[in-house]
Amino acid sequence: MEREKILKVKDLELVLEKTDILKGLNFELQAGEVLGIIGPNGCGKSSLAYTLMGLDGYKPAGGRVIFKGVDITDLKPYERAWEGLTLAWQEPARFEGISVREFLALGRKHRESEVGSGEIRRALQDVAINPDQYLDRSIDETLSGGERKRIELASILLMNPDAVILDEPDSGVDVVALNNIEEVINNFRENNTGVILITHSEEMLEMADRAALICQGKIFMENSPAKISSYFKDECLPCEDQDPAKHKEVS
Ligand SMILES: Nc1ncnc2c1ncn2[C@@H]1O[C@H](COP(=O)(O)OP(=O)(O)OP(=O)(O)O)[C@@H](O)[C@H]1O
Repeated sequence: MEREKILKVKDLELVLEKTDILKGLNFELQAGEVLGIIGPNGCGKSSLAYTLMGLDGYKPAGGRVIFKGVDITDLKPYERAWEGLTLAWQEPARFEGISVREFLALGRKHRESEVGSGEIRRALQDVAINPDQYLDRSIDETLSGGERKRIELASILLMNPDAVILDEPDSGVDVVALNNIEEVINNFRENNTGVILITHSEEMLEMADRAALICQGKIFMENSPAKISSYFKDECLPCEDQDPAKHKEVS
């Protein structure tokens, strides 16, 4: 049975500082599906994430974003979050003076007293964060980037969104934590959350169900993660001319 399409991106165009960044980009995402997006530095991956979330300065010059059948192209980021679309930033935020407990309570729409509950402890354990050691720590520079990233992932797990964009979830995270990211991705899949997994890493791409390669602001090719990985490594990384029109597709 075909799963529900939750996101449709149609002919998306973005211009920043008079430069075309996204040039008519198309893809779809189904509920519970993990779509890996890979591409060389500067090809527009983070810009795509920000445009999908509707961040300031990333209003598309053309195209539409349809989420759960609703046109969200003109919605504000918080309105998209209410609809169930969330972004995990490449650089995890600091919240001076806010404890992990308070931060998770915000996302969970729960009272702080409930943050010690089993579900919340489990979400922290899924990202290899010991609740007893971390719940009362502040989300500031005393936590490493990797720890902040894991706590952010736990908070998104608890929000139970319909779709999440993970922008390079492995950046700043040590090798051990890759297993935890895989566990988080599997949890999203089990909860029927669609995942857009933006990455540079072939190892991370393998966690996806399907993969897409961005070249010069367009989806150049969609295929299995294994095929996209090998094309990326063999053809894309060594390529000096990044004009997608000059490349041939693999079958
Ligand atoms: N605010 C901006 N104004 C002008 N150009 C920008 C802006 N933000 C990004 N760009 C340019 O847009 C292009 C795409 O950047 P983006 O960060 O989306 O790429 P990326 O694929 O995520 O790169 P990386 O893999 O290095 O993270 C780059 O050439 C970048 O220099």
